[in-house]
Parts: sequence; structure tokens; C-alpha cells
Amino acid sequence: MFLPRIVKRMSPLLGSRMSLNACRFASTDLVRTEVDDKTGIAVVTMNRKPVNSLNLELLRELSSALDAVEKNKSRGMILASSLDTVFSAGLDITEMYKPDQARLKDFWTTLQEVWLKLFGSGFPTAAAINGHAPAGGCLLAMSCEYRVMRPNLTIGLNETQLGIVAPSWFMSTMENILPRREVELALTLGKMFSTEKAHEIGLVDEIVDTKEEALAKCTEFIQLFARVPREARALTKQSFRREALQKLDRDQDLQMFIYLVNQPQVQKGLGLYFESLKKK
Ligand SMILES: CCCCC/C=C\C/C=C\C/C=C/C(=O)SCCNC(=O)CCNC(=O)[C@H](O)C(C)(C)COP(=O)(O)OP(=O)(O)OC[C@H]1O[C@@H](n2cnc3c(N)ncnc32)[C@H](O)[C@@H]1OP(=O)(O)O
Repeated sequence: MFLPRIVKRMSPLLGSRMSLNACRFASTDLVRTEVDDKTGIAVVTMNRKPVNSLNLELLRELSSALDAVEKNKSRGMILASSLDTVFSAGLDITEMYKPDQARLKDFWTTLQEVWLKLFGSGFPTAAAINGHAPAGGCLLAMSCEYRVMRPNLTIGLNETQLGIVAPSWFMSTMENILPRREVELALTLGKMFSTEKAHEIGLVDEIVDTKEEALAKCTEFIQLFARVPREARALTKQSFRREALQKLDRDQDLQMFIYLVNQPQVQKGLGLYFESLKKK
């Protein structure tokens, strides 16, 4: 259960430039939320070692953090990772391999919730992609409005490479950024793009060398909206994204997911993939 802790502290986050700003913290072990008092921007940092794979608990805490950002009327939100080389490894395969059925249902419902809150948020969002971002990790980054990434990393929806199908709302999220043809190719190939290629095609907006620079660039992006009336901005974004949001039929999607994940050949594929990750 997420219990936000609101305390005043000095920010260690953005290096010396920001270090004198007081921050409000609402944190748990898995997700740290820090709001800079000067900019009013919340940094939500995923912190689940070793690779920020999205299990039920991490998703629940992300969902609560998004609620807190909305409730606090933050100027915007930056999504980041506490890990040096991984933004998020995507969905935790252990949630889908030989699953407990009640938990599996909870897991998928919470993932839907996180996407609806993040992709559909009224406040500005940016992703500081300071590590690899495959599959569900790419989904989180793509759900934001702006992406800044460190060099020599990878990002993409690799599901077909694992013998599974990215749900249609993962596809719509990519289609919100890239031309349809590019999306079709990326999805059917299960393509993982290098940072540099992702930047070339527009999946990533800027490349920077350090996490601190990524946070600073994301802050600059969010501050672009400082003089734009908040409500008008929010409604414009939500109206622009409405078609993708409304296309998600949560019950039908859940039933399809449960059915497919429980198919013996999908279980076999997930098991083999998980083993290959362990042997790496
Ligand atoms: C219409 C409905 C269709 C339904 C069909 C069914 C399902 C589809 C539903 C949804 C789509 C799926 C979305 C997903 O997100 S699936 C997950 C895809 N993720 C990946 O393929 C990434 C796998 N990981 C990596 O590539 C690498 O780990 C990394 C992220 C590049 C990091 O590399 P690094 O070298 O730093 O770490 P390791 O590889 O050594 O990993 C360390 C440790 O973590 C374990 N691990 C890695 N990824 C995952 C994961 N996704 N889930 C669980 N565990 C993971 C890895 O096994 C290592 O564990 P160990 O115990 O050996 O230390």
C-alpha cells in the first residue's frame, strides 16, 4: 500500500544547479516522488533493482504516484530510473509465467490503469531515459510527451521477438509519435532501436550524456508550458489522445490477455525467454 510521506528536504536530484531548492517527497521503496518547490515539477523515479521490471507492486506504486502528482497540482512530471543502465526492462516476466490467476488479473488491470493515467494525464510529462527501455519500459517512455535519452542504449517494442503480441494500445501509443509505416515495421520486426536511431526517426527527442542533463532537458520542455493556461493545455492534449484512450476496452483487453498468456505455447515461450535471460 502506497502511503505518501510529505516532508521538506534539500534536493540531491539535479546536482548543484537545483540543490538549494526545497523539495516535497512522497516516496516508497519502489517509487520516489520529489517535487521541486521552485519549478513545481515532480520527478517520479522507479527504483526496483535490478532492472525496474514492472511487477504488480511497482505498477501499484506508479499508479499512486501519478495520482499524487495530479492531486498536488504539480506543473509537470518527469519519469526516471534510479538505475545506471536500465530505465525499465518492461513487464516482469515472472508475473506472466506460471501465474497465479487472481494476481495476473490484478497485474494487467493495474498496468492498464497506469497507462490510462500517464498517457491521459492533463499535466505535462517527460521521460528521462537514462537506461535501456524495452517493451513495457518503452511503453512508459512513449506515454510521456517528450523523451530525452542517454547514448548507446536501446528502446523499442520487442514483443514479436519474444513470440508475443503487443496489445493494441501499446501500438496506438507508438502511433502517437511515429508515422504508421514506421510503427508497422517496428512492431512486426520487434525492433529495438539504438538511442541514435530512435532520435533519427523521432522516437526520442534529444540525446544527452548524463542523467542530470536528461532531467534538465525534461525540465526545460515542461517549462515551455509555463505561460500556457493549464486547463486549455490539458484539454487539448486529452482531446488529441482521446481516440487512442477510448479504443482501450478494458474488460475485453483483460480477457484477451488472460486467455493468451495461459496458452501452452505462450507459457513455453515465456519460460524459454526467461531462462535465456538468466543464462545471459
Ligand atoms: C492482446 C494481449 C496479448 C497478450 C500476449 C501475452 C503477453 C503480452 C503482453 C504484454 C506485452 C509484453 C510486454 C513486456 O514488457 S514483456 C518484457 C519484455 N522485456 C524484455 O524483453 C527485456 C528483457 N531484459 C533485458 O533485455 C535486459 O535485462 C536489460 C533490460 C537490457 C538489462 O540488461 P542487464 O545486462 O543490465 O541485466 P540482465 O539481463 O543481466 O538482467 C538482470 C536480472 O533481471 C532479470 N530480468 C531482466 N528482464 C526481466 C524482465 N522483463 N522480467 C523479469 N526479470 C527480468 C534477469 O533475468 C536477471 O535476473 P538474474 O536472476 O539472472 O539476476
